[in-house]
Amino acid sequence: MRLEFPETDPLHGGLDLARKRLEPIKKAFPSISYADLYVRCGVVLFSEMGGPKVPFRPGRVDIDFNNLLIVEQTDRFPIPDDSMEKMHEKFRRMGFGKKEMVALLGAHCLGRCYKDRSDFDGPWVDHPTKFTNEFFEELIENEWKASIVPETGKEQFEAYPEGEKLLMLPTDMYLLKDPETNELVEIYAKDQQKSFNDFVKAFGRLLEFGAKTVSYFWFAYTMTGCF
Ligand code: HEM
Repeated sequence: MRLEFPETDPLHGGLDLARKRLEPIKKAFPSISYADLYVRCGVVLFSEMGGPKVPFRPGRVDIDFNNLLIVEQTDRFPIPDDSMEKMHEKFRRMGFGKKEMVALLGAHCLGRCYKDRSDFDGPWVDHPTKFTNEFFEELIENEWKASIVPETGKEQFEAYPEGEKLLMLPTDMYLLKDPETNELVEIYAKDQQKSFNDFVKAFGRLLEFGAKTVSYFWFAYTMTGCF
């Protein structure tokens, strides 16, 4: 996330905007690592947008650029044209089962796809600046029509419940095809609190991948309650 290279994937083209916005904060507080800064801002963003409060623990250490070993990371991130099995496999590789995968994809209630980045164009929900369970509601309530993105030949799914176009990626639609994930979508669509609780558990784990130590700050926080 910190480097322009190897993070050149167009699907993540929007990251650069966020990186640039956070640079003044890093300059003002140089002792916080980039990894902690990005994660902290992510969890603050979700709760400021009405979503659940995801616990944050500091202690992530940035890689030293001078000793950076560039590892080929092809085919590790899920992409919209992955098959259903491949998408499941990529989440499994991160230690996530179907439940965590569905809960995490609920984050597609925020933001949108941008034509100049991912070739897809549009939001998943009507209110994409609020963290809600609307992604699950839209998924089951609408009649999604498959269409092809003309420039790329990629498949996408469209619906116009209130006149404006909403969009689902093929990977989002798979959640309806598998009986286990379909059941979870129905549960989350009816119960926002449950979708938030499961999101917090899965996202909290995601945020701590690769963090090797529980930091001194976390210890101080739990002992004193102030941080
Ligand atoms: C199968 C897994 C996933 C696929 C294939 C996928 C794909 C995508 C794509 C294609 C975009 C549009 C990017 C753009 O045009 O700039 C996007 C945006 C987004 N994704 Fe995902 N995603 C996945 C999982 C997740 C997860 C696990 C989260 C968070 C927990 C997430 C959160 C978001 C958010 C918040 C946006 C909106 C970004 C913005 O408005 O700039 N996605 N995703």
